[in-house]
Amino acid sequence: MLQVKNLSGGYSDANILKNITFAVSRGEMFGILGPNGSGKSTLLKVMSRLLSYKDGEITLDGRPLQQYSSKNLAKLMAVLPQVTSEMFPFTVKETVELGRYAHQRGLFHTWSPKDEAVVQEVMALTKMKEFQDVSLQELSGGERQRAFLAQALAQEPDILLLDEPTNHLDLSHQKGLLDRLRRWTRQRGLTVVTVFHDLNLAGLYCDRLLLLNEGEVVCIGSPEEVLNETLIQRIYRTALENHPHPEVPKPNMVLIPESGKDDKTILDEKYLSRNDESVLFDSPTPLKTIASASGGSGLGWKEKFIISTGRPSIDKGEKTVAMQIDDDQLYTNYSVNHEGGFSILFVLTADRRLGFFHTWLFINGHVSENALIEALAAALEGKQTALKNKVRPKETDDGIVVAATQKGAILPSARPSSELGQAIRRGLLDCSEKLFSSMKSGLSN
Ligand SMILES: Nc1ncnc2c1ncn2[C@@H]1O[C@H](COP(=O)(O)OP(=O)(O)OP(=O)(O)O)[C@@H](O)[C@H]1O
Repeated sequence: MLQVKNLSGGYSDANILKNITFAVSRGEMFGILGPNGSGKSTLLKVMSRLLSYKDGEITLDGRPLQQYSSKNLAKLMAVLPQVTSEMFPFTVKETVELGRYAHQRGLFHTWSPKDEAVVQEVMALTKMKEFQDVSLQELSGGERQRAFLAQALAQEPDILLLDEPTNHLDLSHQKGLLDRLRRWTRQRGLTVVTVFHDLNLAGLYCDRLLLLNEGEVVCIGSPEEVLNETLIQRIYRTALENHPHPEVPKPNMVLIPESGKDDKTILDEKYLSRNDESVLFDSPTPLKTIASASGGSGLGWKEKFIISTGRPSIDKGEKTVAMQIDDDQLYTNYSVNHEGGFSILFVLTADRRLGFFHTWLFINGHVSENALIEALAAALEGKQTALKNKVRPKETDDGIVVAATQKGAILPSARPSSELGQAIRRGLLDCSEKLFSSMKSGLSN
């Protein structure tokens, strides 16, 4: 529908945009990303003919953009510019009505019942009806943004160009607007080209993304292709990680603050307290944790890890992982294993019949999401090996924790061949051996 070919130019002589080529299909939601000053708004202005260009070509439905009269172009294309805090002397309804200009007929631009109906509809859609007689000057930034969006929608365009449409909008209005735009692309064939600053919103809602840098196209593709951790780090020159969205298969870039990684806390036995009936590890810092337990299972940031005989009478808050041992006595053993650059605190706890064999691993290091899962697999495997020759009840209910400080050495993998994977298997075997001998002596006492 919209084709941009070898486009170069910008403001007067400045070559802001450099040889840009891409095409947008009908019904597509297409996002433009890039750091500040990379040329996103300039590109949108050129595409909406607010700005001329030096070289290249833009065609709409196969026809060069310059060949459209302003009125015909306005029937096909509407633009929501970056809304500034400038004051406008119109009411909301007057502002929205301006969007109908291209559709009005005759010398006197007669206002038709259809014009009125469309204006009412778009004001309702953008939840601006109640503000229709209010002056733009008296609106908040988000309300003003919605008034201009209503104006653009009143044009009933085939293609909508938006410059940071969610700027000024609160979360519910961001979601409302983007859900609606996407629905219209699907149901009405509306084409949306929109500039985004928020990479995650762009990834969630757009079919394809274009990443600009210094006026050049760096990458065009699906959100998964463009929101690539290494690429985004390089272009935005900042530390971030991709932690895919928990509910939908979309990338999710998170910023990594500088301060978090400087903390020198090392997890060791001083945070561990034990008696005959309970074991508590009270971490001085939240730990990235994967756990299978009677309380606090799953993936999350945890601080307290508890095992108790009988029902644990503890506050199973969101930050706690709780396990149980159905016996009046528990046996526990720990060891701290230092490896090159990282260390692991192992804590193993069992009852005398080995009906429960709870395994805790606290890693002083920064593990990737993959490594956390692999570490869990390594711990399970190490545990199976350690228990190979042991007689156990038929029904067992073992809990397991792998938790990491996310500080210090970067540990990208815990596969069997990796340093972390081997350290886990080895450490677990050693610690289990010591636990079993302490149990023997405990039983014989
Ligand atoms: N009116 C103007 N006259 C001359 N140069 C301009 C003008 N507006 C912007 N520029 C320059 O053009 C370049 C691209 O600006 P543009 O506004 O397109 O960037 P952007 O990617 O939209 O940035 P942002 O994320 O900050 O909104 C910048 O170097 C900017 O300084």
